[in-house]
Amino acid sequence: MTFDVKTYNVIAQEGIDVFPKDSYTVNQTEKPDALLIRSQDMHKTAFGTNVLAIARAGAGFNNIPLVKCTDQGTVVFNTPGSNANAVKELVVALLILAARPVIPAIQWAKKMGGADVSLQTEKGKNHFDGTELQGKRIGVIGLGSVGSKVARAAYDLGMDVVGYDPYISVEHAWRLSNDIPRAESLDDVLNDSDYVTIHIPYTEQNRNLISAEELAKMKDGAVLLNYSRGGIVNDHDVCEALDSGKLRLFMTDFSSPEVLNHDKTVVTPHLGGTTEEAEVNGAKQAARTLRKYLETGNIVNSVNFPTVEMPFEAPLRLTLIHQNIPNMVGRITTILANREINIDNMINRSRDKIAYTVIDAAALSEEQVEELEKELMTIPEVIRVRALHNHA
Ligand SMILES: NC(=O)c1ccc[n+]([C@@H]2O[C@H](COP(=O)([O-])OP(=O)(O)OC[C@H]3O[C@@H](n4cnc5c(N)ncnc54)[C@H](O)[C@@H]3O)[C@@H](O)[C@H]2O)c1
Ligand SMILES: O=C(O)[C@H](O)COP(=O)(O)O
Repeated sequence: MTFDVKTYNVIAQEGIDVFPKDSYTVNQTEKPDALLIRSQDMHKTAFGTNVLAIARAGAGFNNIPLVKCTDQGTVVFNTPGSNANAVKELVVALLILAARPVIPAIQWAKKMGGADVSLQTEKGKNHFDGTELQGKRIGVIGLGSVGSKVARAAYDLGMDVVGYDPYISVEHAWRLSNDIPRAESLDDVLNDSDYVTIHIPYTEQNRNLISAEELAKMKDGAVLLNYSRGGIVNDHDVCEALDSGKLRLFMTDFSSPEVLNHDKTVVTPHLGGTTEEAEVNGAKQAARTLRKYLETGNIVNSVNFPTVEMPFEAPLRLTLIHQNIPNMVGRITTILANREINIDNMINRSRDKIAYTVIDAAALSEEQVEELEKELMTIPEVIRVRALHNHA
């Protein structure tokens, strides 16, 4: 069996190399089995039911129409944590730039001329007085892969850190250092912090999470950082808070005309995950996840399907994507029983409205598999059936 993968955006070659050349082609067809993407806007990019899976090399997946994907049986993956260190390091750099006027000082020093440049710089340096991060309070909103690392780094810089994440996963909660106190409410983070940094996904609930009302609760002269997504912070309200002096500075990875034109903003061009290391991590992780799903039907790190991992030991595996309603397993296994197919192993998992059933069985002829697939597809609530052959 061969698979065709199509890529969008800059995908590190190390990720492409994960696909064996004898069983995969990359960017050779307009009807691919899978897509490997970064920030490509899939809401505006046509793709059909031929796409079995989409892997997003990176964290945020708001660029992918999840409802459409789930309804048509396209499994969507991301690569949790692959670029978290890259974002953390950039946020640390920005915190230092917010505390000390390093860039204007460098630009000023560059303009010096003559034999006494050293004397000139010594005389003028007091115009570039900064402050220290040590002892200042920072609120970290979202304590997942990125936020937990930012919180730890800020703690190591001597900052007084408070984290807020009412939905934290058990895995992230375990990983979070005991040194990072957790706030009970968003207000507790906003009220007293000198710096507030946001590391949450863009969702309908998180849209405009930080607007005029929340900005009003912040400490006068605070610095706000948004390295999550545009739209989580209301840019217009932020500009008004900058105008009034409520906020001293807004640092963001997401441009909008209003924010770009304001002189109290620092705008980076969506650079958080753009390091060689993060790009390689993400591309490799995404490609491995796709291979696992395409070759074994196993699902890990999906953002719209349940996790399903069953060792693929039998000669034949059937995977079925279907609606999550009663008696689906009964109807599926009845079809197999009527054909006298013995089930070696089986798993059924659901997530919201969707369910996934994996059935391992003894070998069947190509014709038998084809007929079986057709009959399983006659169950109206079955969305997709795949038959996988074990080559191990
Ligand atoms: N600038 C960049 O290049 C860049 C890079 C990586 C991630 N990101 C963005 O950052 C987001 C977070 O990345 P991650 O890898 O840490 O994801 P993650 O899923 O590991 O963590 C997100 C955390 O946010 C929490 N959360 C959700 N809504 C919240 C809310 N209203 N208040 C407080 N906490 C909330 C979740 O419980 C979760 O723990 C991504 O979704 C992506 O949009 C941006
Ligand atoms: O969500 C992410 O992982 C980041 O925003 C990185 O996006 P990029 O892969 O387009 O740089």
